[in-house]
Amino acid sequence: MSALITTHGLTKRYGGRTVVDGLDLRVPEGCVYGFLGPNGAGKTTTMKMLLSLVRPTSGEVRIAGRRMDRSTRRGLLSEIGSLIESPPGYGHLTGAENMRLVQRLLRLDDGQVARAVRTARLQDHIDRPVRTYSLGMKQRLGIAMALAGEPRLLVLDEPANGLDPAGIDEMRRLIRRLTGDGTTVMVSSHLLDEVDRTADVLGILGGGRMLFQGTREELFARSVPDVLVDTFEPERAAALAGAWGAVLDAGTVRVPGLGERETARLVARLVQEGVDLHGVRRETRSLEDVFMDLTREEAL
Ligand SMILES: Nc1ncnc2c1ncn2[C@@H]1O[C@H](COP(=O)(O)OP(=O)(O)OP(=O)(O)O)[C@@H](O)[C@H]1O
Repeated sequence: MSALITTHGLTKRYGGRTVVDGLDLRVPEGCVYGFLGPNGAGKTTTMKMLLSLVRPTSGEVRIAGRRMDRSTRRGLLSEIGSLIESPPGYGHLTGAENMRLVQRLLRLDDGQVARAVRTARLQDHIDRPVRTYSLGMKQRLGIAMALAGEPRLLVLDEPANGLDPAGIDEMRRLIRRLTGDGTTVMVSSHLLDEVDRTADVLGILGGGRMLFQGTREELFARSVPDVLVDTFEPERAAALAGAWGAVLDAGTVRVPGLGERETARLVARLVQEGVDLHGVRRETRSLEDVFMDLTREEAL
């Protein structure tokens, strides 16, 4: 898949503080890219740099292979729809009136506006003032506004923030519908679960740096689950397994980061020493655990 967004060494410093640090992003065309990281990791700043709302301190942004600079910015931005921070839209106007403003600004036809409203499932609420909308409806109006110009790329910053589980689910389905039409969507969140079932590719940011970029399967493969050894002699077993980094955990010997060969060696050693083993297993880990480990390491 060719990349729709690439960045090379993208960096932002505020005063002496580096908040985005040498980012090499690669967002394949036609995918949902889940941009993850704890609060303050630098997601919004990165997205603002992609949209030319914040000027990078160094590094470059390329959209569809073209470098973003003063001469290309206008053309490239016309292919991007975005929803950054709070949802747009005037509260005293109806959804339809807000959409008409976008229509005039971007010189769109009625069909384009109607399609965007339908995709965002707002047709039943479109004649109500936006101030009477729920947060989920406001977010969906923001997406309809961003979508109306039929951009190739949508950049959504925390669109599920503050939504209830039903709203989050609706947002996931909306994002999926968009990629069905060929739109590439980059969506940020501080919660893995929000994007896990939607994203084809994950980028995990921590402290301004890319901690991981790839598919869910690749993320899983990076993490070796802990080996747990059940024995009637946990203290002795833990001491013998100390060389492998074992710790005693509620009567079980826990050995992190152990590959298959090393696990075989450890078991052989324990048996050789006459330790009574009655179980050796690997701890099942959720993607959430893997994500938390990655971002926790960064926070330390
Ligand atoms: N204009 C600014 N001046 C100084 N520091 C800033 C500015 N904008 C952002 N920062 C700092 O940059 C860091 C990254 O912020 P950013 O909003 O990009 O993170 P984020 O990952 O989007 O977090 P959140 O999920 O909380 O929005 C934070 O420490 C923030 O305080």
